[in-house]
Amino acid sequence: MSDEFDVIVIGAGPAGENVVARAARGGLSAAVVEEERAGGECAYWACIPSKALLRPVELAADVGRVPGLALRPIDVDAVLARRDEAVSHLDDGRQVQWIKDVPAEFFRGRGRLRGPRQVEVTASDGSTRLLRARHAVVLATGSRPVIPPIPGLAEASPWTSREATGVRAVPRRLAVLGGGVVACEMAQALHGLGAEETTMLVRGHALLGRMEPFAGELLAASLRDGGVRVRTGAQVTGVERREPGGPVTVHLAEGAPVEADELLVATGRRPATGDLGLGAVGLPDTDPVRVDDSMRATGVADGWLYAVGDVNGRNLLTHMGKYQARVCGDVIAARARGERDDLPAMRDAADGYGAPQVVFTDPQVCAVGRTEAAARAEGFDVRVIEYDLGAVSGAYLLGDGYRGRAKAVVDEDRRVLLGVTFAGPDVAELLHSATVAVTAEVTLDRLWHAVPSFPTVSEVWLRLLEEYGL
Ligand SMILES: Cc1cc2nc3c(=O)[nH]c(=O)nc-3n(C[C@H](O)[C@H](O)[C@H](O)COP(=O)(O)OP(=O)(O)OC[C@H]3O[C@@H](n4cnc5c(N)ncnc54)[C@H](O)[C@@H]3O)c2cc1C
Ligand SMILES: NC(=O)c1ccc[n+]([C@@H]2O[C@H](COP(=O)([O-])OP(=O)(O)OC[C@H]3O[C@@H](n4cnc5c(N)ncnc54)[C@H](O)[C@@H]3O)[C@@H](O)[C@H]2O)c1
Repeated sequence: MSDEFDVIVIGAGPAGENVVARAARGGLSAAVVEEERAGGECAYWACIPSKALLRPVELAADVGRVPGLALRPIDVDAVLARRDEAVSHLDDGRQVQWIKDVPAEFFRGRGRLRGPRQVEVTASDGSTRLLRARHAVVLATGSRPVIPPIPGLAEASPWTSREATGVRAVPRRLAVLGGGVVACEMAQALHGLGAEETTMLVRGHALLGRMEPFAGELLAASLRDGGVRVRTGAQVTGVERREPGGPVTVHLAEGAPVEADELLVATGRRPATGDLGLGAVGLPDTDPVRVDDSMRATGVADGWLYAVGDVNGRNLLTHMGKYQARVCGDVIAARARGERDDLPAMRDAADGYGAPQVVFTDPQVCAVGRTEAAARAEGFDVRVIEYDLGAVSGAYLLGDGYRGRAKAVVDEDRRVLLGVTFAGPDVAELLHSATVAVTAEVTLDRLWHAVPSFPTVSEVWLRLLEEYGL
């Protein structure tokens, strides 16, 4: 087997796999180095298992809103079995075969930069092999969960998203530290699957702090109505677990401590840059790997290093990592062939608009583009339009007591949308219409002629435009 390839990718998550596929499509030879499982965090411990656990909980909530349907208790064993199927029982054989079929060479082991265009692979038996790249090395190593330096926390063996998505026995009492996407999704999923006493400890005053405030408020109301305790303004001062497997006590600056069987820490993720050999090429190993819009790392002589997905810190989302990977693979192939490397699809524009994101809770929350606060901070001439989704016929028909809201942020100078947020049951599939409108900068006067079907939730588009005055 050769040790020299046109492109070497470190990390076979969704981002790394897509670089390899695009580079090979461009006629290049490629190798990918993966230390755990081909498919990455997303396939085994993140997007896929979390959504498999959330789906029955969400569906049960939907059923509960429609009179005449019987709601039986969720069969948790069946849900966990389906989750196990969804993650291929943690077997990456099919993903490895997919990489080989690309075609690309697959190396199992830890990749480290050893110098310009050089990657050392250390296998689990300690043996090493030096690979050389003719054109490019791409970092696609993802991210790792952050465990805050709270006294006693690390020693208490808290759960991260891996243990939560891989749950085998749902704890009766669950404490969740954080109020972001992982905390909200996993608190609701595990509560719905039997964590009777679920307590969210939220440092700030709102859930989903990066989104429009109304979205977090609607979600907090839904979680509380469902029996989850959401404690905002909670400052954790210490954590204790006296014996392994025993209960864990979370001490707070104010109020009684929280006792739980497990503590899930969901306080963000950090790009996986440690022990990657970044120092060997003059980059810090503490920060995300900064890239330009062609995904090329900045500050590296000769421009042979690229970074895609979570590791560059742009947007920690699978679809954005895959989008960046398509840009990256195409750019590398074009540069290797000495062809134009600046075609429109060869630059990352989408991260700049504000990435689309869906939070798969009940209610679902989804958003694209800028929030009102972000748009104002950037100096746009902003007008905001909002509408109660429950007043849309299509939403009302989905179930009794439908609660939801839509908000659009308009750039008054150009009469185009800067951002859109929806919160409500079954709104996820609405998001792409908003993504198209924001990305294509469709004027509101033009959007008026995109007639939504009756009676769908999409009629909210019509209502928003009427609120605007059309
Ligand atoms: C609980 C949870 C739920 C999520 N749900 C969603 C969702 O619904 N939708 C969404 O868009 N995003 C979601 N995300 C985010 C999503 O998982 C990440 O954005 C995505 O996995 C990033 O892809 P990646 O390829 O950059 O990195 P990863 O998927 O992390 O893959 C990186 C790979 O690199 C390997 N690696 C790392 N270092 C080395 C090395 N030195 N040598 C060899 N291999 C190495 C790792 O083993 C890993 O396989 C979720 C995240 C979490 C934690
Ligand atoms: N459906 C999805 O798209 C989805 C689902 C899960 C995760 N993700 C991605 O994964 C990434 C990680 O998610 P996450 O929820 O861990 O991060 P996050 O950044 O969304 O939320 C982190 C939360 O932890 C809190 N926090 C941070 N430090 C803290 C501390 N020291 N003490 C107490 N609270 C603290 C923050 O205030 C925030 O509420 C996100 O960027 C997200 O985009 C996406």
